[in-house]
Amino acid sequence: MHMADRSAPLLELSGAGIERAGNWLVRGVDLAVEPGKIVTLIGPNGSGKSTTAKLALGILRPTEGTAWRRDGLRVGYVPQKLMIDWTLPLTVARFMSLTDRVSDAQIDDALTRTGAGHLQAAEVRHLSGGQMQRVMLARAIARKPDVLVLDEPVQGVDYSGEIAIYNLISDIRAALGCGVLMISHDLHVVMAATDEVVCLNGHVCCRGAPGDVSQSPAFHRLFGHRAGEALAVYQHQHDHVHLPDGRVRHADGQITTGCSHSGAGALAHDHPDEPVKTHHAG
Ligand SMILES: Nc1ncnc2c1ncn2[C@@H]1O[C@H](COP(=O)(O)OP(=O)(O)OP(=O)(O)O)[C@@H](O)[C@H]1O
Repeated sequence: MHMADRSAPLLELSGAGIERAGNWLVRGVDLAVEPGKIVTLIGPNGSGKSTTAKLALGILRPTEGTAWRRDGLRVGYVPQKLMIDWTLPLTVARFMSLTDRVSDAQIDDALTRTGAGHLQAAEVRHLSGGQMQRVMLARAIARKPDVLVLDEPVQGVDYSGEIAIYNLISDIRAALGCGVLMISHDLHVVMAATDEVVCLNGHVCCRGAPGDVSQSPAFHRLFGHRAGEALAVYQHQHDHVHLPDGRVRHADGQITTGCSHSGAGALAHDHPDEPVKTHHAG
């Protein structure tokens, strides 16, 4: 990739909408994914997140507006559902090369990157939720994509596993320099791992940096007041830095021994090392 291309979008939707049988599934969607950036689509069930990702990928064609992709764009896609008969015996290594031609070295490298190197000979149907998501990620990055599209990358993963997967996505983005378009209805952890949030509800309800979206009345109307609390936790995690000696430096320069800024009344939260690392790596 040329240096001049570094910040040019990899893919872009402009005023994109899709109509089926007289209904608009989504409409008026603008978004761009640039190299090294993570854009996350959030929204309630049926709000058009998967449809928007499919428009961006070219799996669906917009009825109005445009969907543009850079010439020769290599895409790694982790769909929400895979049409595979999971009762059949299938090893992870074989699964990795089912639809794409990939070398053994590429399979090995991709699985190692996602922490699933030891699972090559394992049966796909015996994997845990977290292992499966790592294998799916490995499959998507095996051919070194320019852009990764991840539809619910933490399905079937418990809370601490989710943080690990989002950190992994952040690491992959840094290592490959790829752009990421991610779908999630998880308001908590995903916010720590994204540069831009696009909140859908059949149309773009609100958008911006996670902190800005948390202030948006449209966002609160859609998700209720608890959404703001979830995002407040996120914001709090990022208004301070953990110093090497264990102390914490806050946004105003004050240094304390813990995450709480001034003791009583400060927002309490679980130790945020994982999400903070994600953010600072970006
Ligand atoms: N091919 C299709 N034909 C008609 N309607 C569709 C089609 N695909 C999706 N829809 C409808 O479009 C709307 C948006 O669906 P979509 O899968 O994009 O939502 P989503 O935000 O990804 O939802 P979820 O969080 O449940 O995965 C839904 O009402 C869905 O029923």
